[in-house]
Amino acid sequence: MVLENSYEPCDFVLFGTLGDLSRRKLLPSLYQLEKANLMHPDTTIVGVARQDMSLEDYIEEVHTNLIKFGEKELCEATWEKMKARLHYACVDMKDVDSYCVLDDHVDASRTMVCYLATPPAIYGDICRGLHSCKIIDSSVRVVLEKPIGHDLESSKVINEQVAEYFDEKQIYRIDHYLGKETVLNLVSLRFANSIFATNWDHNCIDHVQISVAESVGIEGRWGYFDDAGQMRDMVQNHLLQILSLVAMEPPTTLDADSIRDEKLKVLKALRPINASNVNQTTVRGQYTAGFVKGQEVPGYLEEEGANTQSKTESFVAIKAEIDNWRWAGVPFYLRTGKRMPNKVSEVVIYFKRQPHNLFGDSFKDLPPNKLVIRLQPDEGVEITVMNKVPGLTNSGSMDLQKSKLNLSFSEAFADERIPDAYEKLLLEVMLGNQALFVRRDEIEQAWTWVDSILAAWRSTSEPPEPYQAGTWGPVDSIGLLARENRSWYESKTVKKK
Ligand SMILES: NC(=O)C1=CN([C@@H]2O[C@H](COP(=O)(O)OP(=O)(O)OC[C@H]3O[C@@H](n4cnc5c(N)ncnc54)[C@H](OP(=O)(O)O)[C@@H]3O)[C@@H](O)[C@H]2O)C=CC1
Ligand SMILES: O=C1O[C@H](COP(=O)(O)O)[C@@H](O)[C@H](O)[C@H]1O
Repeated sequence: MVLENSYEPCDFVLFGTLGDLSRRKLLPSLYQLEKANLMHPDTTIVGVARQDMSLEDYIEEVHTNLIKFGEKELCEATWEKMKARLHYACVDMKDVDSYCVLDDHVDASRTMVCYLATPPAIYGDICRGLHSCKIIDSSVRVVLEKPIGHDLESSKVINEQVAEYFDEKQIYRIDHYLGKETVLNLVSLRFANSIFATNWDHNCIDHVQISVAESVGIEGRWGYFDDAGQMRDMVQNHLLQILSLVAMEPPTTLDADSIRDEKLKVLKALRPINASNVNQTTVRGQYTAGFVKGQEVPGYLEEEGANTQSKTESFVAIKAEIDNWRWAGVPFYLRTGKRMPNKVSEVVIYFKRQPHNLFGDSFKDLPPNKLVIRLQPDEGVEITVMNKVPGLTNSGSMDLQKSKLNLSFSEAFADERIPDAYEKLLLEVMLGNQALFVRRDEIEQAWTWVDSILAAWRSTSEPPEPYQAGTWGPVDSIGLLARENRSWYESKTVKKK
């Protein structure tokens, strides 16, 4: 992506620095950026939490967590550099008076990045607190974690609270899928290769499948997840972002607004799903007890803290349609679920069949070409093609075989480490590039589409369809494609070397 701003030092202020996200993802990502010499030498990291703690104790806490969640053995030189950047400030984020302490840790003449790794319910309090201590000016950036709201209305409330103090140009809304190398590669694959640029529409493509399967369950997060469900947790953000990148028109440039304008147009063109078509276009499921990778796992209703009446979905499949010129008549099938057999995320583009079969009776059913974009794991790109089997025959016919052109990132880029999505996103925030962050209108448009489906589900009293943990979801999700003579792509996950 093109960098809009330059490499300059900043004060990186991490609100919620003792929380789960900070410990597991953000601090280890800052460490990796340090290790790669991508942190500006004068940048500082200011941890903020409500616990009264000395700087020494905070340093110890960060060190422990880096070992626990990052590298088992820290590089001493890297750690020494990172340690020297650390500050700690004790702030009760609901108390506007407690923010003044930040004055001792940040330099008003420099860029300040405020990363809100806290519950979204206190984003408004934090913005008010920063305002009250007169820290906010046009050089301050604010990073918001998901979920931004529970529906369109609540997302507008949060966005309004933040917009009272920050201009949209200062707001960085995280969707960590946009930081994944392979999701970024969708842009290069589409727009740096003429074979895909010219064949990417209803003339050549039959349908598209986007699957994000998870083998984990809800990981002790019943309180959050049961309120959200897979639709809000994964579809509203990650799957719709992937869909937008696959379906968008070429942006004029790679700057943030050119890309976001094009993604927004796709979201706006999504055909509404409501009570009149929800049964034909969606399937929702909830896992029951089963086995995942040989391990016995409980059903959703037996998870810790579960409410046994819950109708929350842990699986969603949707036939989405994009009502524009490029995609007329091309369904986009989306599928995501917890407790599926493997963690695997893929985009599969099914091209149209040949208009005429030259190869006679033995190849009555000439299969269509497929482009498989493996987002994770075993990141890569694969194209299935029909190929002549080498050799002579006395029948005059040609033997064909389905073959694969396979680009595996781990083989092609064996010397490159694939960075975690958060490393990329933290770097981009510090560089001041918004291209990989979600604009307010995108989030609100995504909620509009998702809210309509959720409302349609609520209007039926039916519970989600059960599926056994360790399977690919409810039987009806197979039916969603089978009734159109299609089937889900069968992932063959390859173990990473
Ligand atoms: N954890 C994850 O993997 C992911 C998290 N997110 C999002 O990231 C954000 C943070 O999540 P997570 O780290 O899991 O949550 P945690 O509850 O683990 O951490 C939140 C942090 O905010 C602090 N906090 C809450 N209220 C206040 C307050 N009034 N004053 C000072 N500190 C306060 C908590 O402090 P204390 O410890 O004192 O309570 C805690 O350190 C959420 O928006 C979440 O949805 C998004 C994707 C993944
Ligand atoms: O945002 C979320 O994403 C994770 C899946 O992310 P991944 O990078 O591991 O694919 C999901 O498990 C979680 O429920 C959700 O909140």
